[in-house]
Amino acid sequence: MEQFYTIQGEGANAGRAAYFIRLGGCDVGCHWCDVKESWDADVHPRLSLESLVAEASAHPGRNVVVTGGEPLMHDLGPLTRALHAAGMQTWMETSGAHPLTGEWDWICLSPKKFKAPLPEVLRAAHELKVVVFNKSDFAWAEEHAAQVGPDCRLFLQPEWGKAAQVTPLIIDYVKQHPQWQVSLQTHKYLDIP
Ligand SMILES: C[S@@+](CC[C@H](N)C(=O)[O-])C[C@H]1O[C@@H](n2cnc3c(N)ncnc32)[C@H](O)[C@@H]1O
Ligand SMILES: Nc1nc2[nH]cc(C(=O)O)c2c(=O)[nH]1
Ligand code: SF4
Ligand SMILES: [Mg+2]
Repeated sequence: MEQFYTIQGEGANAGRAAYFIRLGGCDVGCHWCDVKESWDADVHPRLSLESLVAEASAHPGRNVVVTGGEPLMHDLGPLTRALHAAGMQTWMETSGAHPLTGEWDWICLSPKKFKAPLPEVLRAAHELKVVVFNKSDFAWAEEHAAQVGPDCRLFLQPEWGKAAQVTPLIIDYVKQHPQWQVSLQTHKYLDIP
C-alpha cells in the first residue's frame, strides 16, 4: 500500500529509525483501526520484491517494519529472505490472526478481539502490545500475556480516539503491574508518518 522511512513510534523499538512497508489486505475488522484504507488489497499497487528491497536499502537505517493491513495474510518468506540478504533487520506488526511466515528479528503481536491470534504467533512474539479501548481490556490483556513466551515484553497502548480516558487507567495499571509498560503512538504526537 505504501512505504516510508520514519521513526518507529510504538512499543519496544519506539524512537528507532525504520523503513515501513505497509502491505494491503486485512480481514480482522477492528472498528477503531487507524488505517482502514489498507483493508482492500485490490485497490493498492503491486510492487516487485527487487524494487521494494532496493528502496528500503537506500536509507541509512537497517530496520524494516512490515505492517499493514495484516501482513500475515501474505507469504512473507520471500520478502524477509530478500531483506535479510540485503543486510536489513526484519520487524513485523501483526494481529497474529493468520499463520506465521517469514524470517523475523522482531515480532510485535497486537492481538484483537475481532479475530483471535494463533498460538504459533503468541509463542513467537518478542513483544505483546495490547490496545486498550476500555477497562475490560486489562483482563483480556492478561489472558494473552499468559500465552506468550517468558521473554516476551508486555505493552499497553491507548486506543487513539479514547486516549484521554484510558491513558490514566493504563498509568495506574502499570504502576500496580510493573511487568507491563506504557506504549504511546508517539509518531502521532510528533506529527510524522
Ligand atoms: C494498523 S496495525 C497493522 C498491523 C496489524 N494488522 C496489527 O493490527 O497489528 C499497526 C498497529 O497499530 C495499532 N492500532 C491500530 N489502530 C489503532 C488505534 N486507533 N489506536 C491505537 N493503536 C492502533 C494496532 O493494534 C497495531 O499494533
Ligand atoms: N511511525 C510509525 N510507527 C508505527 N508503528 C506501527 C505502525 C503501524 O501502523 O504499523 C506505525 C506507523 O504507522 N508509523
Ligand atoms: S488487524 Fe490491524 S490493520 Fe487490521 S483492522 Fe485491526 S488494526 Fe487495522
Ligand atoms: Mg500506524
